[in-house]
Amino acid sequence: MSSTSAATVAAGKNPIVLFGPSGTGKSTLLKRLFEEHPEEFGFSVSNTTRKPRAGEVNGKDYHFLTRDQFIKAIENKEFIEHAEFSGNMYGTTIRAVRDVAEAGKTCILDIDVQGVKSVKGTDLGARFIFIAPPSEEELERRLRSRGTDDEASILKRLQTAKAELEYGKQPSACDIKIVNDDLEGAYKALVGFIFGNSQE
Ligand SMILES: Nc1ncnc2c1ncn2[C@@H]1O[C@H](COP(=O)(O)OP(=O)(O)OP(=O)(O)O)[C@@H](O)[C@H]1O
Repeated sequence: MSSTSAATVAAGKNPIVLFGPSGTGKSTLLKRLFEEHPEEFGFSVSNTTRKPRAGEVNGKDYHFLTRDQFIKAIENKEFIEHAEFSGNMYGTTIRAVRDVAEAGKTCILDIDVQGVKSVKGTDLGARFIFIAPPSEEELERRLRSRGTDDEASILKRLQTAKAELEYGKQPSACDIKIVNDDLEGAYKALVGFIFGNSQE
């Protein structure tokens, strides 16, 4: 919950955490939020051990770290979440989230349940929004119709979804649960929560 001190993030810029099973529509909702409020919100810059690609700028596209630096940061508990993909490490630091607030924007985090638990252990003062599907059947339909995942990936996402839905049922899991049934209604609920609670 967001009862922890927010003294270390800029006033009124407490991070917003969106979580919920893959395919519930988090990216769809966030895309619209960023389009309609481009100055208001930002994503944190991730850390990675992968080599920069041509044109990528350190500190803008990613914070590029050596493997040793990355491991040291893990040991120092600097990460909200981190994972390894294809031999490279990726992660989000508490520092990177604070940077967004200090740049005058509200940081939006789209993370999994492990990340949610981790943010709850910080003093970022985040607010948590659980995006739920109307049903597991509809979730499966959306994952299939999205056309971005193979069968194995879809099954894995559906399996993970069960645990995420269980977690989301706990009253302390989030500040608001939004069922993304009708997209328009879900978006209105999202904006209502974000601005309704923060413009005091
Ligand atoms: N309310 C809705 N009604 C019907 N389809 C929707 C709705 N919201 C999103 N979708 C569709 O469902 C699919 C999954 O949405 P999206 O990719 O935004 O999910 P996600 O939660 O961001 O998933 P991931 O965690 O894997 O990134 C997309 O094809 C999207 O167009």
